[in-house]
Amino acid sequence: MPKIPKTTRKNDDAKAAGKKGVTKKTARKKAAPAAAIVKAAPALPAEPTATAEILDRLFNVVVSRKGTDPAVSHSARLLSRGRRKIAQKFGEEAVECLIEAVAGNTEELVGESADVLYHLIVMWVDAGIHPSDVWAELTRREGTSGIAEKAARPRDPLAV
Ligand SMILES: N=c1c2ncn([C@@H]3O[C@H](COP(=O)(O)OP(=O)(O)OP(=O)(O)O)[C@@H](O)[C@H]3O)c2ncn1[C@@H]1O[C@H](COP(=O)(O)O)[C@@H](O)[C@H]1O
Repeated sequence: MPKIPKTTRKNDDAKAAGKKGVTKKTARKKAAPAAAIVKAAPALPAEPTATAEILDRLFNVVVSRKGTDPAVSHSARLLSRGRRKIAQKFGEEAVECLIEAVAGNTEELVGESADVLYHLIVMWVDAGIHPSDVWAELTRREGTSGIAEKAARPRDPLAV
């Protein structure tokens, strides 16, 4: 095989990396933050035994509990206590969740996350929000980076 001069190899590497004067090595270095993000996100199991569809089912159950016996149903009890109490419970669960996150307690964080989602759903039922309203909002945002969204916001002319 003919020996390829080093400078040509470097340029080919740069071409492959899509940048002038950037070698594979430096391109890899520059790509590191994105690679780190991908690595940090835990992969979903190949065949998850439970999926987010539980949220729609849970919503329907909570709706069905509205006006039923508060002695039998926790959802009915919460809904009967009113918006302020529901919001307070949601806030408490959110704080418990963040405490576990900061402490690095993964297992506890899973449990607290479930509490947050349940209480969020109770809050939606009380507020007359359907989960599909929230799914639609998430879908509308899909693919727009938060950085880009923030940069596109109209600037407050009075801001210094
Ligand atoms: N996912 C949940 C869920 N998560 C948490 N909780 C309850 O939320 C309560 C939170 O406990 P707390 O002590 O913080 O609340 P609290 O007793 O109201 O406390 P106070 O502030 O009133 O003193 C506990 O009783 C938990 O069991 C839940 N209760 C119900 N569900 C789901 O909702 C469905 C319907 O439940 P019921 O409405 O109870 O039939 C169930 O089948 C579940 O799928």
